[in-house]
Amino acid sequence: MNEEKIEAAITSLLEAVGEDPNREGLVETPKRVAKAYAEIFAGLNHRPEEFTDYKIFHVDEDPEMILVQQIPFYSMCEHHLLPFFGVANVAYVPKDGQVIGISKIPRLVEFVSKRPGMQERVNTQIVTELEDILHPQGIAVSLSARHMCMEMRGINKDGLSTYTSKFTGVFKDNLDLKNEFLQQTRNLRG
Ligand SMILES: Nc1nc2c(ncn2[C@@H]2O[C@H](COP(=O)(O)OP(=O)(O)OP(=O)(O)O)[C@@H](O)[C@H]2O)c(=O)[nH]1
Ligand SMILES: [Zn+2]
Repeated sequence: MNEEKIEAAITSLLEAVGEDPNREGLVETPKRVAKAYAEIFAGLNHRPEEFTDYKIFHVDEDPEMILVQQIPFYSMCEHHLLPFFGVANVAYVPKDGQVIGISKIPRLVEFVSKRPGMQERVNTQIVTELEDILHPQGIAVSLSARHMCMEMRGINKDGLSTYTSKFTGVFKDNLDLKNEFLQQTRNLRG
């Protein structure tokens, strides 16, 4: 990420909106914003191998479903560069007892959400990345999020919650399994 370029852009932005970038409170702002954007868009700087190289473990128990619930995420909508944020529920059914370390699931959510995007794409990319890493029997991912572009501007509706979901493999074919996922995450949805 080119932090110098971000700083110059923020200085121009402040001038363009009618602010004085040299006034005391704003002198350090371009630097701060550049640092903040480096974090907010950190997913753009990750090497894809970091995620496809996740260690795969083998368990004899062959569990039916592994579900990590209510993973908080923060992203920026690519249309307005305003935050959307909420929680993700990520489940998979392993094939041949093959699992990944559970901490890698929130890491994956973070990797996918920390770039300019859309909620639907964050949802789909969690599914496709997990598919590439693990080739499980099925994946279920749901996200509930608030979009600041609908709350602090535009339609100006406070507290709207947008829900998206995607199911693959056994979660599509086996309604009991899909219902177990939905029931388990129901009370947690925003
Ligand atoms: N499907 C989807 N739409 C999004 C997401 N984030 C923002 N949007 C929408 O993207 C659309 C962009 O529409 P435009 O008409 O080009 O932009 P706009 O004039 O600022 O739209 P308004 O927000 O309706 O004022 C808006 O309807 C946003 O609500 C997202 O994650 N998913
Ligand atoms: Zn938006």
